[in-house]
Amino acid sequence: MAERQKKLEIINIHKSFEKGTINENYVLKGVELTLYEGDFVTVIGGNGAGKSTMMNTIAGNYIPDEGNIRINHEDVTYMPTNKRASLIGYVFQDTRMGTASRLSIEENMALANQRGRTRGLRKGVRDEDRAMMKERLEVLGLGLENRLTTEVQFLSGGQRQALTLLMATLQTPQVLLLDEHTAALDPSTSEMVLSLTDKLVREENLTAMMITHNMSDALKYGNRLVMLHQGRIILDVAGEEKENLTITDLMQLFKQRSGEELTNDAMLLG
Ligand SMILES: Nc1ncnc2c1ncn2[C@@H]1O[C@H](COP(=O)(O)OP(=O)(O)OP(=O)(O)O)[C@@H](O)[C@H]1O
Repeated sequence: MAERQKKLEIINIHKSFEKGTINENYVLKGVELTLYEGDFVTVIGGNGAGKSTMMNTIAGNYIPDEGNIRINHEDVTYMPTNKRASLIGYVFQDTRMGTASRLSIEENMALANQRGRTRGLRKGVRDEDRAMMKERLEVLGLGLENRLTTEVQFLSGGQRQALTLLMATLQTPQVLLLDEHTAALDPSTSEMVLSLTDKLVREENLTAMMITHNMSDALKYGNRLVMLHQGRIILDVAGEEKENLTITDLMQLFKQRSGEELTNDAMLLG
């Protein structure tokens, strides 16, 4: 079997905030993680473990104090966020973050289609793009393909997040980052967006990382699960080993590896 391509390498990342001050907060303490093409990794860990900081460092919003980030073999540690945007799809918890409210569905999609291009951005939509947009929107099964000129502000949170997800994957990203992207949705809408995520990741063979507080979602989705605790990865399981895990196993593993109990308010047990 051909060797799987490395898509994302997080190499010995250290990150502190307010370094050298009385408020110094040493958050990431040598994080090491390699994602291979097609990996769908769920990331769990208690509040303040450093999950979002890790993701923001991958995206270039934070520069690490030490260590390197490689995407598709390219060192991007010091590459500006806007340059990295062509490599990364990012979906946030806040359903308003990934789309422009006052622009229509088709205008938003046209912008997403030009992602990573810093020159000559147009919000205008070409006829030939509309057919592609309709086709992609149909996959969502939400009827958005018939509402191309509707302003995004009139969509529900779930519709908007589904659109954001589609936009983040329109120009196939090297890495898709999902930071609790369904946490603000009601349970059934969350499930819809998660199964859509799963479908897109599989069909496009995307490499994805998804932070979640919901342990059953962390077990249900993806081929790999990572547990972060106090800025370090304390568990990394994949394949069959992950498939066979239960929530009870996860809680026991957390206790074993961290020496602490996993509290209900830090994690949703599902
Ligand atoms: N921009 C920042 N400036 C200062 N401190 C920060 C900043 N961003 C994060 N932190 C601190 O870093 C620590 C880790 O935060 P982070 O958001 O990465 O954790 P998390 O694992 O995603 O937690 P949660 O599950 O609660 O979202 C926290 O103590 C947080 O206060």
